[in-house]
Amino acid sequence: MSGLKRLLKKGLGLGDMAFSAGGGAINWFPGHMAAATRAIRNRLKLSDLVLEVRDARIPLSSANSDLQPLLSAKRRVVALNKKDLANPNIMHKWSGYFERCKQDCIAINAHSKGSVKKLLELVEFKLKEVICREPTLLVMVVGVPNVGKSALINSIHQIAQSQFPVQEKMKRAAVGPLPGVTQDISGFKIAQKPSIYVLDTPGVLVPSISDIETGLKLALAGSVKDSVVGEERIAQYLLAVLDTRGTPLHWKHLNNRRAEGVEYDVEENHIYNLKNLKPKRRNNPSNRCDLVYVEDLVMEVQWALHSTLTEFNGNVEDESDLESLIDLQFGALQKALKIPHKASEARLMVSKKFLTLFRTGKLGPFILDDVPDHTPVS
Ligand SMILES: Nc1nc2c(ncn2[C@@H]2O[C@H](COP(=O)(O)OP(=O)(O)OP(=O)(O)O)[C@@H](O)[C@H]2O)c(=O)[nH]1
Repeated sequence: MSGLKRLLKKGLGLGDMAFSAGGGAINWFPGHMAAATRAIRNRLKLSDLVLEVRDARIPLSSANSDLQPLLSAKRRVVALNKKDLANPNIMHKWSGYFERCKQDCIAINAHSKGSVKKLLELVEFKLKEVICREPTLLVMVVGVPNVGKSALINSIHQIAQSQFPVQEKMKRAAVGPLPGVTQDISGFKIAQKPSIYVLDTPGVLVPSISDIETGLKLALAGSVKDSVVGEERIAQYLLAVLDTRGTPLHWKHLNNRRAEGVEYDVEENHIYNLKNLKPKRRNNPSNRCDLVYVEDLVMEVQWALHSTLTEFNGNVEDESDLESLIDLQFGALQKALKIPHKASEARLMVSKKFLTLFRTGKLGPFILDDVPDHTPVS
């Protein structure tokens, strides 16, 4: 068993087992999700096609396993959203996997019209046989929280408005960075003759997430609320993943950048704002400077992880070695992120900023799930 798996088994080895009430399980299933799951099951019966949105960074972990039997029995298209944050080489392997499973699947970026248009072409193709029979068609969009269902629906709206003579003014779906934004099932007409309705649904998780690692991946991708797991633990998991994969060792460009003298002035004075990655500079509020600041910050963070891993004499496959490395890296990240030494809750601040960098793709594109060796027998 790898160091990472062993660490996961004992709750990332921090002793206090913060995941833990249910033996380490990570679960988030508030009342509205239970009600929404029932409603989704009922509406699914009426839908002509289900558009299952998953997070491209976790193509399997972002599947709602309880709904899978119902979803796979329907005409279904799987949309792997946020492909801009996913490693394109590995994405390619995932496309092959879904092809072998005979499951229609397309990687998309919900914010890109071109990408969403390709998805709509696939949906239309899949609906072809029903389009000539039925006057009204229902496409239901489902997925776990925060995978981008509402962002996708908004893009579909905009495309529909420009392509079809839609009479009614259509309402946009609410999009938000935190999971659980959508709490009702709402329908929008996107075409006439035949009338095609798209149903947006609330993001729903399963009442009991099968294993800790799936829960951590969902948390890292933002589908489980941070407070359910705790930012520190999510950041520790991310560090464990990066270290066991040796990712920081591939950030070779750092040596060149540093050789060019792109280094951050440690003494510079910033006012930190946790909600925003960028500190508010007292004297220079220009956008360009902020951009350069974020680039430099990313480089400092990458350098901190690169140098701690390169200089580390232990074995990342060994759980206590990995734990020590992660501890060292928290210290190095604190410096890189310029979080004052004595700041109470420094680790929490480090974790929040580090997670924001990952989630916004600043640390590079990533896919956390491994492509299974075998195709499941469906
Ligand atoms: N980088 C990137 N971000 C995206 C993409 N699609 C959505 N997002 C962002 O992901 C976050 C969640 O998007 P939503 O559309 O609210 O997600 P949802 O699935 O409707 O969320 P719930 O209401 O919790 O079910 C927002 O910050 C979006 O801007 C994408 O393709 N790429």
